Amino acid sequence: MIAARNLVKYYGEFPALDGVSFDLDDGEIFGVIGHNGAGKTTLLKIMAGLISPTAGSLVINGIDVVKRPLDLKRNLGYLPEESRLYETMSVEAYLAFFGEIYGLPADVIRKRSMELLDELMLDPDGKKIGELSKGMKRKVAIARSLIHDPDLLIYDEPTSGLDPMTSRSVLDYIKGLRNQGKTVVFSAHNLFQVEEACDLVLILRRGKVVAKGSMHELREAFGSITYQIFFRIPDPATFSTPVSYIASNGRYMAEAHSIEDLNRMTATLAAAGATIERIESHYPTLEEMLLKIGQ
Ligand SMILES: Nc1ncnc2c1ncn2[C@@H]1O[C@H](COP(=O)(O)OP(=O)(O)OP(=O)(O)O)[C@@H](O)[C@H]1O
Repeated sequence: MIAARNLVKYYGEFPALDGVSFDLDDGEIFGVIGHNGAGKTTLLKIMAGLISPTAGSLVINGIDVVKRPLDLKRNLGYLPEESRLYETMSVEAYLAFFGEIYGLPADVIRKRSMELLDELMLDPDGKKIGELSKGMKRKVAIARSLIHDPDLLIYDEPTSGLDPMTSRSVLDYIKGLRNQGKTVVFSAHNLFQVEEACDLVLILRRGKVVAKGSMHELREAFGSITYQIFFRIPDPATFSTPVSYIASNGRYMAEAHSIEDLNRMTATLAAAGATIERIESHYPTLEEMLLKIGQ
């Protein structure tokens, strides 16, 4: 359980976070989105106990993160936006090194490393970290964040810069962590991934929360459903309606922005002799919402 209340962070005179509050239940995936400079990394670093807020409180699983950051870190895995790995180490030695930092016995480290490499479909084949591809390095950093089997994972843009296949496998892996009962907080610029994976989404703009909730709640708050009516009509000139329509292979599409509009337009179309082929609902995407909110 995470409870953030009025988190404020100033860098000098600049308020990077300005009164951020939210609650998050265990076992949920929480997406933090916003334009560049909105404050996502700052929030994640505070949640990981790496920087202190200027004001406000943050309690994670009963631990006051501001007062006891070390207690938090035992049960937390953090993936920075850009992780510097020890390039000359082998993957196994690197994971063992971090396992030792967490005080894990050698046999536990070995078993856990093998499990993680297997789950992440990572086969380093004895290579040094410096010789791995960017996607493999990201997976090594994810394995490192999980070596001590923490309940809370904080990932800053985990899929940034990865090719579509690797990005997909990392996202699927993150979604799978929820099934293991873990809580994941992640930021991303790929909004489709956030829509797909997250139970809750927080939208930041210039350090303030502009919206938070499930995708369903955000859609209700940020935009109406658009209905697209696909139809054929013998003589398009007989159909007059204030909406635009697009012709393609003798088919037309009209958009209605409410159920009343939809009913009125389908009635008008039927009266004009049109054959309605199908009606599709179009929900606003996170991308559309973010564009609406503006920079
Ligand atoms: N150490 C720092 N010193 C001064 N200003 C900072 C510092 N770190 C971040 N900022 C500023 O705080 C604001 C928020 O930065 P932050 O990195 O949290 O945003 P972000 O949403 O993660 O951005 P991006 O999507 O570009 O990674 C930005 O205006 C940034 O320039």
